[in-house]
Amino acid sequence: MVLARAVDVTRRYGDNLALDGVNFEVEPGELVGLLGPNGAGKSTLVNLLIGIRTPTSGRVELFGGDPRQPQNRRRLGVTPQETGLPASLRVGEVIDFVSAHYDDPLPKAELLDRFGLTDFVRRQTGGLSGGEKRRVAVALAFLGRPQIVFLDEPTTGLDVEARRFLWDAIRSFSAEGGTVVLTSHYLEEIEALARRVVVIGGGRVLADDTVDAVRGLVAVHRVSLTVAGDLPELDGIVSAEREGDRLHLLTGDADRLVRDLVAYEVPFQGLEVRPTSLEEAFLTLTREPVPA
Ligand SMILES: Nc1ncnc2c1ncn2[C@@H]1O[C@H](COP(=O)(O)OP(=O)(O)OP(=O)(O)O)[C@@H](O)[C@H]1O
Repeated sequence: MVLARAVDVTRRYGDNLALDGVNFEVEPGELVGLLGPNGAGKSTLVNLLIGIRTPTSGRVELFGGDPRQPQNRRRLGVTPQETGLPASLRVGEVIDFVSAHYDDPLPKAELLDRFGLTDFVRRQTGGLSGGEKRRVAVALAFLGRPQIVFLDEPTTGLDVEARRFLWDAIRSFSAEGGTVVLTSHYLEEIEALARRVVVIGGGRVLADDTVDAVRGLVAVHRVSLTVAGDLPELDGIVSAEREGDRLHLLTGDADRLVRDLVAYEVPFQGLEVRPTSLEEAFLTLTREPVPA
């Protein structure tokens, strides 16, 4: 059974096409990372699947039905990108309040322990740091013993220790058979947690594969050199950009490109090789290979 599904989904905000023909499925027990740069459409896809927005066209399903229907939301846990906690309530009171919405919530002490929040139970949420609030918000997604959780950038604003603690809690949930969909800008975070990664860019699914396969796709280097004329035809260049006599080449195999430049006796100067940012790497996924 598919727990969450988007079929040919588009979503517009006015003239802005946030999602463009997206197909996506999550099966029970999967831990899927949605990876993409700012504005790619990750949150929009999550918001459609959890029923807080509706598609402009296409279809979304949660537990085989309409995500807006209460009966399809009972086994759903969510941490949206931004959460507001009632500032004057203590952490323990917020947990009690949220627990009251479920038939069989996790015991408070267990939730606090799992998420390392035991020391915060008597603290008013308004006095927590941004990272501490985030940890509480993520923990709340697990309170109703969900079958599937959607975590939109769960570790934004967390320090390294808190991030690792949260990763462990997410892994335990997954190891017990829970299903997780999380969004992130960081391949590192997805690598730490997910086996499957769906790369989203410009509202489209650019890749849906194992973490290893996607790491290969986005492992792109920028090779910059000063050269006056045109280059000979070289393999493996995914994009080329000229700035005066400076040429910037993106390639998946920088070593080979440099060897080829030497072999063809290209009279270059000022050679620089550096890893691209993830943003640049995503751009290359949307482009066809071009001649230099
Ligand atoms: N409520 C809205 N009104 C208008 N445009 C929106 C709205 N929500 C999202 N968008 C636009 O839709 C596109 C996709 O946004 P979305 O928030 O889904 O991306 P994202 O991948 O989650 O980005 P980020 O990583 O920055 O959170 C962006 O161009 C964004 O500006």
